[in-house]
Amino acid sequence: MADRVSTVEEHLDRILAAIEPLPDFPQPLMETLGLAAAEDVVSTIALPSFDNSAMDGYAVRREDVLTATPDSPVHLPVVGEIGAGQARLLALSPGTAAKIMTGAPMPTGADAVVPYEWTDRGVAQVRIAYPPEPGQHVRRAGEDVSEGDLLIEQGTVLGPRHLGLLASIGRATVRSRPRPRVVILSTGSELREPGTSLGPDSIYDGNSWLLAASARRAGAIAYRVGIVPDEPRAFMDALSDQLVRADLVVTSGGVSMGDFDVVKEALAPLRTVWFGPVAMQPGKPQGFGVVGEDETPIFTLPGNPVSAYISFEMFVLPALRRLMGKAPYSRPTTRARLTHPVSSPEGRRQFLRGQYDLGRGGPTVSPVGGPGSHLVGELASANALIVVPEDTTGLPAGEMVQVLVLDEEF
Ligand SMILES: Nc1nc2c(c(=O)[nH]1)N[C@H]1C(S)=C(S)[C@@H](COP(=O)(O)OP(=O)(O)OC[C@H]3O[C@@H](n4cnc5c(N)ncnc54)[C@H](O)[C@@H]3O)O[C@H]1N2
Ligand code: MOO
Repeated sequence: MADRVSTVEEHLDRILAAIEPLPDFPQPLMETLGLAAAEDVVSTIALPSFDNSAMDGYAVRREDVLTATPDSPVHLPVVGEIGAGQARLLALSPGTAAKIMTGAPMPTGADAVVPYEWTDRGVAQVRIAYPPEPGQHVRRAGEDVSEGDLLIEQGTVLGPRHLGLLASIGRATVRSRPRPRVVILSTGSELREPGTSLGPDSIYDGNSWLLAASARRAGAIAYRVGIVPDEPRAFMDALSDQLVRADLVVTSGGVSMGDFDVVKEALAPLRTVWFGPVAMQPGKPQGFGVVGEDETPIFTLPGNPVSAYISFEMFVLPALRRLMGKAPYSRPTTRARLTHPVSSPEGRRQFLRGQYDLGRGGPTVSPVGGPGSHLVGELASANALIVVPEDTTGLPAGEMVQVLVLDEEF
């Protein structure tokens, strides 16, 4: 009897319902690059934390130099020198100046900095040719960040600028969820490792590389286990060996109707993994469930390479993002004008490979190659997927279509 067909959304809901974000903990800053903050970060200090100079020059009381002109400069005795990182805080008496370097604390009493360029750079005495504006070249405490400011909201994906800010407010760690550890197994007795020789009936295992790279690109730690033959026992052995280091398992191949569909054969008896068709093309045969004592989520993707890739994009990527606390889970879609007509099977959402171009007259997308789920050459030259709805069997050139732009960070 034929299995009931799930829609793409039903299958995605099934997956997201079974996956919880990984527990968060404080992680060293550099580890969190690309991860989502799992806390609201509130500053415990002000930035700058003290009034300091924005220029190399002289700290002065402005009223002492108001009359300065190039023809009638003001002369002030230089009572000290303050470098950045020098704790010795001076108090500036009226009628004096102190040399000050960029970033050095302003002496009390001083209210402006005269840059070297307006002076003779005098050591014992300085000649000042122009009067500064009030507060000139003084960086005020708290003008950038105040104590108590909410700087980074929970869920923000941390990039270099966030890490710089966190370090600047003295944070050595930030709470975030760990990178999910993803184990990738390719099944198929026809598969060979790249770099080895090929028999007349064998092919290279492209999928474990495609999937491991996709997982890593999504921020996960990918363990590419590689090839497992079409023997349920060998598959189960490999799987149980790997579960100890897996937050999630992805397999490819062995899930359709063949006589050697190892993944289905091995996992169906457990009754913890759902197998069935999803109304999409490529990617119709799918499986998802949990395995092992820890109920580790497992995705059993179809073996055709384009099917495996599109299944990763549609189902595994959202699951990884949920584990990592990143929203939205699914890649956002955009719209573009179709440059050539396309056709599509009825009743299945089709994902055609395309070349997306921002274009001067608005975004366009051109279909790349055919719909065959074995066409890896054309997959590699695509940068987008054209989404053709289930009830649509053809679209003319010029139509606005839904597009998933691949590789973009979101
Ligand atoms: N009678 C039916 N046959 C098939 C159906 C169906 O509904 N009825 N569905 C077809 C569809 S759609 C797909 S997709 C595939 C999925 O099959 P499997 O998941 O069982 O995958 P395999 O049979 O193991 O392999 C399919 C294809 O992909 C190649 N392959 C597998 N693994 C890799 C790898 N790691 N790297 C590169 N290429 C790989 C494999 O050699 C096959 O050519 O089933 C259809 N059949
Ligand atoms: O659905 Mo299969 O994934 O067309 O090739």
